[in-house]
Amino acid sequence: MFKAYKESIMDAESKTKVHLVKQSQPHSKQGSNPGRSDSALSSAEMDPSEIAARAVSSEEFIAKLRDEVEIGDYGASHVFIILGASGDLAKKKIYPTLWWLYKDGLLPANTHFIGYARTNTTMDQLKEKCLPYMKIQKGEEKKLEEFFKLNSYVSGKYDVKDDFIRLNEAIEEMGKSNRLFYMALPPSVFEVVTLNVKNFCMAHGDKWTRIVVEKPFGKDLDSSNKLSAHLASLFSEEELYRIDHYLGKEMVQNLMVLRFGNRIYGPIWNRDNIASVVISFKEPFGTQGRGGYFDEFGIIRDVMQNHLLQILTLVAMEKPPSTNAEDIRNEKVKVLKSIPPPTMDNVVLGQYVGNPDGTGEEKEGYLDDPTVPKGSVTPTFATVALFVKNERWDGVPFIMRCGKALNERKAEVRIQFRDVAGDIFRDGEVKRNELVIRVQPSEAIYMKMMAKTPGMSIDCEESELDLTYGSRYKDVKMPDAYERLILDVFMGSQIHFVRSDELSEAWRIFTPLLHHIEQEKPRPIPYKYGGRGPSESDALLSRSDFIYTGSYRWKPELPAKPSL
Ligand SMILES: NC(=O)C1=CN([C@@H]2O[C@H](COP(=O)(O)OP(=O)(O)OC[C@H]3O[C@@H](n4cnc5c(N)ncnc54)[C@H](OP(=O)(O)O)[C@@H]3O)[C@@H](O)[C@H]2O)C=CC1
Ligand SMILES: O=C1O[C@H](COP(=O)(O)O)[C@@H](O)[C@H](O)[C@H]1O
Repeated sequence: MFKAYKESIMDAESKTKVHLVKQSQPHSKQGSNPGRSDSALSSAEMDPSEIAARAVSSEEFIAKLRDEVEIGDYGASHVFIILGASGDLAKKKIYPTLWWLYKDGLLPANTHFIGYARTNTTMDQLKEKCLPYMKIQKGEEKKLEEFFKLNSYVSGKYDVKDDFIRLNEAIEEMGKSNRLFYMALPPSVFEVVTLNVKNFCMAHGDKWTRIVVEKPFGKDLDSSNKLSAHLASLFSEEELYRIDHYLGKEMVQNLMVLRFGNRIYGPIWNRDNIASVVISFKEPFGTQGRGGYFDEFGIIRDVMQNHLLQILTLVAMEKPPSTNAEDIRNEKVKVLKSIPPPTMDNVVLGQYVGNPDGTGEEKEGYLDDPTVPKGSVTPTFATVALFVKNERWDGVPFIMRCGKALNERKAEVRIQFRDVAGDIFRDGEVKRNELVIRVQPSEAIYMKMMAKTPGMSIDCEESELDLTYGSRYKDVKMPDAYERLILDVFMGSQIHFVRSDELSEAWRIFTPLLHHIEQEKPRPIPYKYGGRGPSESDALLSRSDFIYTGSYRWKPELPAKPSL
């Protein structure tokens, strides 16, 4: 993936002429550093030890880039426009991310930020709302002031032409610039806003415009295709960046390296060796007063149709011819095309209820949230087994599980291998190998395997090969997913963004199930707040050739985790 990063930057160089230099570095003319220039990016010329050193962390890699590499057009300025600047996403994610990128010197020099929303507010008021999420450290006050000096705010309606003309004037005040529009907006205004951006706010001449779109991308296949057709009528696919923030997570990006950078996995990554794959997302809190919003979508649209399915495609896809964005996305689309919609016998739906023994919020069930419509049957938990009907995967269940108000925060992939053939050990002693990729919290990759019990014994026992990031990569700060993705937008790399045909395939898979839920209103199985979800989900897992023995101990001195 680091090669991909390099390629994306090279792509960016040829396509977009963004440059990465310290904000404080004075502008100089392109090519003023002939000894280094672009060749710093060529992997062919890179010393292997340097590549290894770069593999320590993408943050470090980017820091090196920032220090060593000068790309493209030194004069280009950029304006980042946050549409929906007064909202939750802007306050909690977008402004903080821009600040982190800014303070680390990762943004192109001469970047300005303009917030746009209906609220009649000031930049100072907006700043106050964002500060609690910006993780300001001691000594950064001056830099923070500098950052906010680059920010301004325009108040305007989403459907008023003159307001967008004013927004355009504000952008033009910053000089001739590349423009990045971040749509931190509810879907109800997507269409009108993008139309106004297209009509009144596009960059001119050699400057580019990029539009970053946040989910929900529609509610089903038809609405998503309609939105895609609308966006395609206004912008080219190269101008559109559909964010799935899971694609910005370290371990999700690592799947490509793990699979295609290791000789050992290639030959066993198939139906002959893999029994089942489980992709899980768990959150230990409920809707927290946002039930009104959640109820319209449900957990399948919220997490499964996008984040978990994206992970599935990265686990299942064939090796792309290169790490170029289009090559990767072509392979992802091929996998999606091979997946039929799930049948109801492969689906378990749940909804959390209050736990009378719990404390505080745990006592409240989903239906106790006053913003949730009475008697709602919207699932807050779902397990769905999908099948990839191709030569590699035919018959292997890919089970996706996700839920709110569960016992822990966790996102992980479990690849469970088939039983050893012709087992010579004591009956039941040998357990299946399992490769676990823990996305969060505390990134880790571990392979559960059998080993001889140390000492005189000739028994075998479950053990592991363990790559725990916290111990292997001490002191490495993992960048936030949004940091990586927003930087990618500046650099013009679409590797970690969803292409319109991927999106359409994802909706094709889930729309029949979603429509069935809406029309037939199957009652979700109640599960207790703070538990593991309905036991029917475990039953689906075991029907799907995922064997849970409960015998594995990571650190033998630790007691087994109680299964609620
Ligand atoms: N590097 C590291 O940090 C490492 C940490 N560990 C830790 O060791 C502990 C145990 O390892 P783990 O891989 O989870 O191994 P286990 O095989 O013990 O557990 C796997 C998971 O299975 C799920 N489970 C529980 N009951 C059932 C059931 N009846 N049917 C199906 N699934 C069930 C649970 O997750 P769920 O509730 O989500 O279903 C459980 O966490 C974990 O806490 C892990 O994080 C292990 C190795 C390395
Ligand atoms: O997209 C979403 O993701 C979050 C979980 O994101 P994470 O990075 O904290 O794992 C989830 O809470 C939210 O409901 C969903 O819309």
